[in-house]
Amino acid sequence: MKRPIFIALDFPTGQAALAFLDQFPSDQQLAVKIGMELFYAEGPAIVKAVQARGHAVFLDLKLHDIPNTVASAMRVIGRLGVRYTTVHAAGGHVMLAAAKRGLLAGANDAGLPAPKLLAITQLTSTNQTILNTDQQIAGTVQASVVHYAQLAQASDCDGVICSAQEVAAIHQAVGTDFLGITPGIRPASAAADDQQRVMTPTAAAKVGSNGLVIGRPITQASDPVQAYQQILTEWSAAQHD
Ligand SMILES: O=c1ccn([C@@H]2O[C@H](COP(=O)(O)O)[C@@H](O)[C@H]2O)c(=O)[nH]1
Repeated sequence: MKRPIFIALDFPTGQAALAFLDQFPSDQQLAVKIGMELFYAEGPAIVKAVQARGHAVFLDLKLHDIPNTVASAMRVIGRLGVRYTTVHAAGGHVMLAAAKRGLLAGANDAGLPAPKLLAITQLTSTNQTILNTDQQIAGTVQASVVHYAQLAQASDCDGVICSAQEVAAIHQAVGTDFLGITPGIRPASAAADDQQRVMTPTAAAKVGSNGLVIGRPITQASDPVQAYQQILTEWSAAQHD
């Protein structure tokens, strides 16, 4: 999947998520992100239902626990046939390495390719004040994100989740093969909602984002298919390779 746009299926039920997908042409294969809300409501069945329609799944559960627990949970995720999944970089090297080990073991159990493991750096809803006061981390958001990217790379992750605002610095620090997948994407006319570090699809393409995650600007649009197609057109037109 070269530079996918993941639609965040942040819906309360499987029925709502599948009704949303039904609006797209039946032969259009999408990349979608299933997060906590939908997965907690429906479990692995919703992953299977979405895959059965031909869509690629990014399972975004942002694991953060002791290494043994994370490894065991990742082993279960590794059996689901998802393409990407997430863990919090703040859990540290031992936990990240355990996540990777568990994921590989699960994929091996099922005879499937291993999902790409992405480490959450600083959530795109985090700003400078939250970093320095609530989290008591000194320095800039960018420095913290780059640090987590270096940690994630040293722990054998495939990439990070970050704001597009930090992608260029990450690629400079750890190389362009390391994925920077970016939520907090907003077309120029869209509301930021609770996102703090945002960028447009065009700007994200120009700084080298390896993939976009977009929810509400598509899922809550009056015409979601048209909203998605517009973003896809904008994103594709701005690519330089
Ligand atoms: O740092 C992060 C990590 C994950 N997300 C997730 O992406 C989508 C964004 O949805 P929007 O409606 O486009 O804001 C959502 O599922 C988040 O859980 C993120 O936003 N930031």
